[in-house]
Amino acid sequence: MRDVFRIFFSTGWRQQVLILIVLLTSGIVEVVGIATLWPIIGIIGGEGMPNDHIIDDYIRWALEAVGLPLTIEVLLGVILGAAILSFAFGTAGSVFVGRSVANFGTGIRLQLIDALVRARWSYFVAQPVARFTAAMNSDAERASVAFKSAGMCLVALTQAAVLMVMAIFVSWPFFLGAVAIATVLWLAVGRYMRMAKKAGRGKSKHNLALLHSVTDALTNVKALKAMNRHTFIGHTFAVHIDRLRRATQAETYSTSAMRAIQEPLFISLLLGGLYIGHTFLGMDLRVMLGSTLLLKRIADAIGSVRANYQRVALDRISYWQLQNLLAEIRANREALISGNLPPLPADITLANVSFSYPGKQVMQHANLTMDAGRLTTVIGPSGAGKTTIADMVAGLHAPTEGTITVGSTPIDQLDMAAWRRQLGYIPQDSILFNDTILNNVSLGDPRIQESEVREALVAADAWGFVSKLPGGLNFSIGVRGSLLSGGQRQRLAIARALVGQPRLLILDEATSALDQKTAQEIAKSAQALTGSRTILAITHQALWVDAADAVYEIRDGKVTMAAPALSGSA
Ligand SMILES: Nc1ncnc2c1ncn2[C@@H]1O[C@H](COP(=O)(O)OP(=O)(O)OP(=O)(O)O)[C@@H](O)[C@H]1O
Repeated sequence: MRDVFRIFFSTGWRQQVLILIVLLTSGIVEVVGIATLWPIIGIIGGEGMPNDHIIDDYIRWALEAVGLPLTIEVLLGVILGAAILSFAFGTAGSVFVGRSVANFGTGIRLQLIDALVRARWSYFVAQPVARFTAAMNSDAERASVAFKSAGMCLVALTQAAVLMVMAIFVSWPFFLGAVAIATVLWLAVGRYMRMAKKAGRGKSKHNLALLHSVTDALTNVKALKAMNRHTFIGHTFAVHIDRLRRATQAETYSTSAMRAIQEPLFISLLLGGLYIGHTFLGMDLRVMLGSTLLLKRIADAIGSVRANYQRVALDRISYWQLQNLLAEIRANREALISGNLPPLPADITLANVSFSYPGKQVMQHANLTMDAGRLTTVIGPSGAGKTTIADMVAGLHAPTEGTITVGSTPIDQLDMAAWRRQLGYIPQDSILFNDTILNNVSLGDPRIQESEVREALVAADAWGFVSKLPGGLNFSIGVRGSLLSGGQRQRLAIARALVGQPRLLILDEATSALDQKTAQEIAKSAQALTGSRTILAITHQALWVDAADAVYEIRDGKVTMAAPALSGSA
C-alpha cells in the first residue's frame, strides 16, 4: 500500500487531497442514502415508523434539525437527493482525477524530454534509443495508469472506511462480521495478486527487449534484407513476443481469477452471516435486509480497492522505472556555464590535447590551429579520431588533457549555448525528419524565413532538385528522408547547417555521397564562405584537401600538419 500513497501523492498534496475530499463526500452522501433506507424498510414491513435502532434515532434527529416531518415521502426524497448529490460529487471527483492523470502523463514526458536535451553527450550516445522510446510511450502510459489506479484505490479505501463506520452503528457483531468478510475477500486474492505483480515485471522487461530488437532491426533492415538475413530478425522478435505473450496471459488470468473468486465467496460469506444472525443472534428482518445492502456496498468498495491495487501492482514497475531513468538522466546533466563568447570568427586552437573514450585512448598531445575565417581540413584513416576533434570543438566531449581555446577563451569557460548557436555541424549520419524540406532545413525555428531556407539550399547545391519536387519546399521527404537519394539527403543536411549563418562550419564527410563534380561545387561554395566564417572539413576526399588553407593528419593518436601535396593519401 506504501506505493499507492507514494505514487498518488508524487505530484503534490493539494490537488490530490481535494480529489479525495470530493470523492469522500460522495461516499458519505451515499451512506446517508443507505441509512435512510433503514426506517423505510421498517415502514414497508408494516412496523410503522420504527424507533428501535440507533440509526432511526439519528435520522429522526437530523430531520428535526432541518424542520422536516418524518414521513415516507420525505425519506424517499432524502434518498433521491442523496443519490443525486453522490452522483454530482462522484462526477466532479472523476473530472479532477481525469485532469490529474492527464497532467501526470504529460508532465512526466515533458520532464523526460527536458532532462534528455540537457544531458551530457557522452551519456546520451551510450544509451540505447529503445530505452527512451519505451519510457516516452509504454512506460509513461503505464505509469499514468498506475497513478490513476492509485487514486481510485485510495478513493475506494476511504469509501470502504466510511461504510465500515456505518457498520459500527448498525451493530458490533455486524461490524466484526463485515471486517471478517473484508479480510477473507482480501486474503483470498493474495496468490493472484503476487502473480499479477510478477506478470507486470515480466511484461515491462519483455516489452523493452522487443522494442530494442525492433528499433535495431528496422534501422538495419535494408542490408539484412538485401543479404536475405532478415529471417534472423523474425527469430529474435519471436522469442521476445513469446515471453510477452506468456506474461500477458499470466496477467489476464490473475485479473480474471481475482474477479471471478469475489462473487461466490461473498455470497457464501453473506449466507453464513445471515444464518448466524437469524439462528443465534435473533436479528430481525429489517436489520438483516439493511445489513445485506450495506455489506454488498462494502464488498463492492473492497472489490474496487483490490482491482485498483492490482492495477498499481501491475504498472508500478513502469512508474519506478521512469522515476529512476529521470533521476539518472538528471544526474548526467551537462554543466553549462553562461560565460563569455569572443568575437567570431576566432582562431580555434587545440594545445597539447589528449582524449580517451572509456578504455580507449584516441589522441595524445595533439596540437592544431584552425585559423579564423579559413578552411582547415583534417584527414586520416578511419577510426583515427577525426570526428572526435570536431566533437571536442563543439563542446560535446571534453579533452582528458590539454586545452581548447576559441580566441583566447578556454572552451570550458565559453557560454556554451551561445557558442553552439554559432556552429553549423553536418555529421556523418545526418538525421532527417519525416517532414517537409522547409521544416527539415529550418528545424521549425520561426525566426528563419523561407527566403533564407532557399538561399541555404542554393549554397548547398540543393535548390536544383528541390525546385523540381512536387510542392518544392513543402515536399514531405518520408521516414528519415527515404524519398530522396543519399546525395540529396546530404545536401539538405548541408543547407540545414548553413541556414543559421554559422561562424564555424563543421563538415564531417559532408560530401561523401555526392559525385565528384557536385562535391567540388560544394567545396567551392565553402571556400566562398570563408572570411566571415571558419570551416573545418573532416574527410577522406582529396578535393577538400585541395580546397583547404591548412591540412592536418591524425594517425595513431598523433596530429601532424600535412602539406596539401598529401591530398592523394587522404
Ligand atoms: N562514444 C564512443 N565510445 C567509445 N569509443 C568511441 C566512441 N566514439 C568513437 N569511438 C572510437 O574512437 C575512435 C575514433 O573515432 P572517430 O569517430 O573520431 O574516428 P574517425 O577518424 O572520425 O573515423 P571515420 O573516418 O571512420 O569516421 C574509433 O576507434 C571509435 O571506435
